[in-house]
Amino acid sequence: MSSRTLFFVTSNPGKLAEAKAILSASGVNLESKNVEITEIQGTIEEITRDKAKRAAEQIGGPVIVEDTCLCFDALKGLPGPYVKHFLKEIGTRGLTNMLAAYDDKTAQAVCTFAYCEPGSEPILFEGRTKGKVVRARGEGSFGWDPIFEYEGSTYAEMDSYQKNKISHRFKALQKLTAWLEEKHGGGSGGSGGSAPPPAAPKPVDRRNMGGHDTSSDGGSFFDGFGEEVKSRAINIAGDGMGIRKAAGREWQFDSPDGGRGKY
Ligand SMILES: O=c1[nH]c(=O)c2ncn([C@@H]3O[C@H](COP(=O)(O)OP(=O)(O)OP(=O)(O)O)[C@@H](O)[C@H]3O)c2[nH]1
Ligand SMILES: [Mg+2]
Repeated sequence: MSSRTLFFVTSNPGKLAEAKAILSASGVNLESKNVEITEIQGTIEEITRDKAKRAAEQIGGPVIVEDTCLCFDALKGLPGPYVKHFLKEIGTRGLTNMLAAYDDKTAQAVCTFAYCEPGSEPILFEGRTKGKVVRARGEGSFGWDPIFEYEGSTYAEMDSYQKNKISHRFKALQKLTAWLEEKHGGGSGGSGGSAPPPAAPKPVDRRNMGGHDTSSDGGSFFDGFGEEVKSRAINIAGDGMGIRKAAGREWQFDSPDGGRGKY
């Protein structure tokens, strides 16, 4: 692993794709492991800290993880870190309907990255984008992208370049890379060169999704996913980071905990 490589532990290929695109200009290279870490209940910070510690112990080295929340202001921040389960059970329509009784449709997308070394306390980096919840619009590659509107466009109506310039994930990664630069002169290893914070992420060529290996152990990122999904998968948009999409607007994957996810 080079001195500018970070090990990103996530079960979510969409997160990985965006993080790679955002960091592409910063000199930080992401390696990934398709592992779903047990997530506790608690605040965003508590969940992310615990996830980071478990991931660092499991991998046996420095890692980054992230936890993403969608917080409805009228519901005092709910569903927050539990949005994954709400999305799985009631979908984007159900999420929008949760606010039907309220005039206030404002919401915040929150991304919290954590950097953690085994045996050490994690360091958190939060990014927050304020928007509102609307009826689904756009061809989203993530579950709730079509219902999260920022300045007139839903995330799903933006191309990846636009989203990655203003997203919760971009803002969190800006803080992470600034910290890396200050602490280590870039990357995770403490010795290699400088890594400027991500400025303008590179546009992603969505016509040429490579699907190459993204894991550090020589397997495919999709090794943890079901054969049925893998065999139905076709290459889509992207930048050669191993993200695939089943025919049609949405695609599904089997997560290692036996659940199914949608993007
Ligand atoms: O429309 C979206 N636009 C985004 O930008 C985005 N980022 C995350 N998510 C979804 O929000 C939940 C977070 O749960 P989450 O943080 O626990 O993630 P996860 O369990 O999928 O991965 P990980 O915990 O292994 O990293 C999961 O359903 C993610 O798919 C997004 N949806
Ligand atoms: Mg998770």
